[in-house]
Amino acid sequence: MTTTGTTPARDTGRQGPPAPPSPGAGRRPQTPENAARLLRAGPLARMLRPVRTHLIVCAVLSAAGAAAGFAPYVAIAEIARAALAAPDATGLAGTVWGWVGIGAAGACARLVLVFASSRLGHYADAELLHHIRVRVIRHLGALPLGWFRAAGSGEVKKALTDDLEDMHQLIAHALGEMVGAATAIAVGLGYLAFVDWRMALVTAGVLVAMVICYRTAMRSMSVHMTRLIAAAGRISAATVEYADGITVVKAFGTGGRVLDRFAEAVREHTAAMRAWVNETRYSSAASRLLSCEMAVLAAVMAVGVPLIGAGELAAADLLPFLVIGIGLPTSITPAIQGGQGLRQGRMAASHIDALLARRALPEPVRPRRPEGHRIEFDRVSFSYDGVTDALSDITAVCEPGTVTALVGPSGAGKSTLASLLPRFYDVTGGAIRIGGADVRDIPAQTLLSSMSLVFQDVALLRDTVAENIRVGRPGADDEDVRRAAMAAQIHEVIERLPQGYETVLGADGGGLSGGERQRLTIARAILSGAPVVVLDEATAALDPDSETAVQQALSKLVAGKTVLVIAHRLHTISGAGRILVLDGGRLAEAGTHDDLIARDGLYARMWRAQRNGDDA
Ligand SMILES: Nc1ncnc2c1ncn2[C@@H]1O[C@H](COP(=O)(O)OP(=O)(O)OP(=O)(O)O)[C@@H](O)[C@H]1O
Repeated sequence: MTTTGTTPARDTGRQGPPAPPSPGAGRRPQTPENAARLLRAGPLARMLRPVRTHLIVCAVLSAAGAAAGFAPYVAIAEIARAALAAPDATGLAGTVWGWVGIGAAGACARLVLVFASSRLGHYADAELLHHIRVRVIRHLGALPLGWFRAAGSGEVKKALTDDLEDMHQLIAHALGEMVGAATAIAVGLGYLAFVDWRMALVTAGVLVAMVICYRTAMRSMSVHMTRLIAAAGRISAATVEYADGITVVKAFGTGGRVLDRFAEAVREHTAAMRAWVNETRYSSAASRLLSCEMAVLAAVMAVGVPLIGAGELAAADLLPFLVIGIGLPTSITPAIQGGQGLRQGRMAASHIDALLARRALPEPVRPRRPEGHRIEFDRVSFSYDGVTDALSDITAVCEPGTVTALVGPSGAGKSTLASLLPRFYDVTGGAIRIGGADVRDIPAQTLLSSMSLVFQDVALLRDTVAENIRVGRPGADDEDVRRAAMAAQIHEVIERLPQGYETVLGADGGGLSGGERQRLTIARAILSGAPVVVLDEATAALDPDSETAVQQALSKLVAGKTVLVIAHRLHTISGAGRILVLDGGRLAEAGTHDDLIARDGLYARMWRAQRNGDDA
């Protein structure tokens, strides 16, 4: 008997509480790491506020549906009680038909109410998820770009897919299921108590014992799940390692080590599963036993029959416990499932809440427009963690129409300094000015549209080649797109693609090589025509042919602009108007190539080291 508003999508058809789940089967597991991050009731209520009325009505309908679902069973029990209690059948017909009517009406009402509750739950779900999606997307638009570079794509994917799926379970299913199941148990026990409170206590005792056994079985779930997930992770890592390195494995016969790791992970997984099963075998078996009809039947008969024998209970009064009481354990399953859905939903809500609470980039109170494109770094300091400075006291100027190169050993702070210009992060000391205006006073849109950023990790959209270039200046016509592609030395490559400029690229750039993808982004930057250009290691990973093509494309891009370029290979920037040498987050030297060679400091040492390396 299912007396709750359990919807078909979530009704697993299981009798009794679920057995310990296996990793990867169904929902994401509860682990100690995420257990602490359940959103508290207050913030959760605030998040659900846009659909609060819907959810209340949904819960009321679900409760009413669950209560109405009892009517047929109560009717059967009452008809049987009346038949057993009546000395003859005279006058019984009226009672029977009355209860038949009540039972039928209850069954119909249950169908309608549960259906309405489910529809309303899904409607509220669609409304709220739309609302949350819009909020998250708007908020993402205001977050500093540095956040996306550090942890962004994983976080965004989790918030907009996994977390929303869990929120869906919470809103559309878990709340209704829990309310329905709780009502079913309360109404069922209430009716049984009305018939005979002592027998109702016996029935309730079986339910309580079942819940205790279930909780005992689940108590160590988080510990075992963590162990199982770790082992499953090692299995999949070893599998991927084997598949990815199959060439090396075959060529050098090193499959033994990889296969050993795989076998060890499988052994650990089996051991973890065995430990869990062993530890919970009694409590799990007991909860399963208590959740079946036979448990209530046995308890009811064991207490009821002696009471009847002693004349303390009418035989007819035992019937409701046999008809309704034995079905109550199965009502606990949706309550448990609903509880799991609720926890999962609260975790997801907590993650979304944390994302929405991330500090957005403050927009200027009194916005300023840059006058010209002279870049000034004025005693700039920056720290990622608020403790250690990645940059300290950097003062430098980049004049319009010149190229300024940033060089220095790995970790010196070159990328960090470049990323402060488009406000991927805000300085923690000093100021950066473009055209006399502090970048923090320039509206984000104006700031970003005033610069072209070309990074080593090329980002292409899943769109046509033409649209990928047009990102630089939305609305540019096809001719402008072509001209930009020609200037970036990529036009001929595009023409050779199956559908030319209309070829759709994947996020990985489809069939384009690294250098070709880079030239595509340079075409994008050329099309944008932005007066400030920031190049980060733009040619570092290219072969000589590609590098020559990219360098030619870059020379078109940077002509007449204020250019800040990061380079490891010093020969690519030896002609730069000014070279800033960073070391340990400080400006160690500055000048032209000749100045710095004459100075015989860090730059000169790096130059000689690279020349010797090239000659070797
Ligand atoms: N997102 C980040 N969070 C915390 N610390 C960071 C982050 N990015 C860089 N750092 C640290 O800041 C310092 C400067 O790093 P940065 O990447 O700017 O150096 P770099 O000169 O560009 O190095 P490379 O030439 O190797 O790219 C380093 O100590 C680095 O570990």
